[in-house]
Amino acid sequence: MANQFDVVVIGAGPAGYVCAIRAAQLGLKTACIEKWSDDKGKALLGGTCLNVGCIPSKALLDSSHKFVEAQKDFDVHGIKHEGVEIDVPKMIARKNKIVKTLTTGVGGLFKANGVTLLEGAGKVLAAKQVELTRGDGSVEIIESANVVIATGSRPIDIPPAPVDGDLIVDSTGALEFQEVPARLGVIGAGVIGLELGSVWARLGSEVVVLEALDQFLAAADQQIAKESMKIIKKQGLDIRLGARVTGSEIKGKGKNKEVHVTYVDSDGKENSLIFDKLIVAVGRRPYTEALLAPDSGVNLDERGFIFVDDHCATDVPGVYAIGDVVRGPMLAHKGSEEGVMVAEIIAGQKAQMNYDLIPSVIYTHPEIAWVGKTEEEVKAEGGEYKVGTFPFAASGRALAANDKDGMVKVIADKVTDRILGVHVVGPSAAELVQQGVIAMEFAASSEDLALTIFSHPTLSEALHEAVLAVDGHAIHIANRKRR
Ligand SMILES: NC(=O)c1ccc[n+]([C@@H]2O[C@H](COP(=O)([O-])OP(=O)(O)OC[C@H]3O[C@@H](n4cnc5c(N)ncnc54)[C@H](O)[C@@H]3O)[C@@H](O)[C@H]2O)c1
Repeated sequence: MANQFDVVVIGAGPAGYVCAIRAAQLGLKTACIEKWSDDKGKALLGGTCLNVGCIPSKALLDSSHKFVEAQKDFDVHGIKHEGVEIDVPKMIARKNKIVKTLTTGVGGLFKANGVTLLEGAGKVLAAKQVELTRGDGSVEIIESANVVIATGSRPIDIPPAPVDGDLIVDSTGALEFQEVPARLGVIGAGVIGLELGSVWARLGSEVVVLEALDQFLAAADQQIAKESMKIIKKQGLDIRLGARVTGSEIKGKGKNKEVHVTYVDSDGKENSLIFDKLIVAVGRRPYTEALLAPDSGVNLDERGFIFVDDHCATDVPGVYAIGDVVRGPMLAHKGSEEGVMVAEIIAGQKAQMNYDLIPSVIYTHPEIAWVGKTEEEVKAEGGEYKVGTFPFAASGRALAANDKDGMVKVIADKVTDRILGVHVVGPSAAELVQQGVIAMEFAASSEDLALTIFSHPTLSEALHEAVLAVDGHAIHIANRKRR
């Protein structure tokens, strides 16, 4: 049978839909399969990110931040107000509207670019055939010259706290609370735990975050992690490190139901806490259930991710895998870039991506963001390096905005001066780190950025001052040591 498509993408999340659009732009006859559907059976596009991840969580983070500002910070500006209240169902409805706009938008982009949407579940068979099972149970075999797997990830369950979707929820359930839980427990002080813990803490929950590791944000630069911990704790989040959850039990009936959680602390002592809601945010796992036929030829690695090379090729020529289902950070922008790379490779181009420069962001307030190497990594590699830091407390723009917590840190090679890492906790950290990504993509030295003119007064000047501080030339802070 002749190929029906040049490219069939399985999964319409930020990796899959971007891949499909780019492939269609390149003139390839492209289909994208999606099995997620709404209550009317209509395909939901955009994957975890648009439906129950990045976008809805940011909507709630922004709403809850405005609430805190109105409640606590307006006074500083001399703005008088009374009785600020939060209407949680309205806040959730606004979030849902944003999600709908964006997910519908993906459908529009498919139409505009000529991507065929196939609604149903895709399964990879041998010889680049894909089995499509539609909602009504009918099955169709699709032939394609290339197959791209982009099925994403699922939250990890832990036996001591099984999600029941009511009192014990995962990240999806935590976006749907219809009232503010008085006592909220969060298992895991990772990205999701901190972001969702922040949302509900700002709205009035008493939040306790239980983290098994002794170190806070182990993947981040530890100077930035310590600074972040200080700021977040000051906001009222009770973060307990070295706290391993050992069990949970739901007690009571109806409105009086509560969840009793036990955990062992780093001294080996058993503790217990009672919550109205418990969010389990202990990581995500690749989603490969019912995806691969036994003779598909596609292999998994030892951690259950689809095994791919640097160009996202699986063990079967013409079959690729991208996004959360393969190695690397589970980040939408990493998946999207892999989608573009794979589409271009299929179209015959020599595409590649730079895995060393994938930025990370935690959207707390202030945000925590970084790119490149941490000081710990640079030190472990044994290279000589120099560091420049600048606190937002010395930034005129941050003071004017009443947003002065945090700092910028830049690490550069001592010999070549090339920037090795940019780390920020502070206002608009995500946007500031993006400047570091651009500079590092062009192999900039700290001097290159130091010689660049930054507008005054901007938050970006904190990055400028940090690169100046790398060589002891910062103007608006006393330099630690002239180098
Ligand atoms: N802003 C963003 O970019 C963003 C937002 C949300 C999610 N994500 C991605 O989604 C993925 C999942 O996020 P996440 O926050 O669930 O995972 P994570 O890996 O970031 O954090 C999970 C945390 O849970 C802890 N943990 C694990 N088991 C535990 C236990 N039994 N008791 C206590 N603590 C325990 C881990 O030590 C870890 O610190 C991540 O890869 C993340 O990058 C990214």
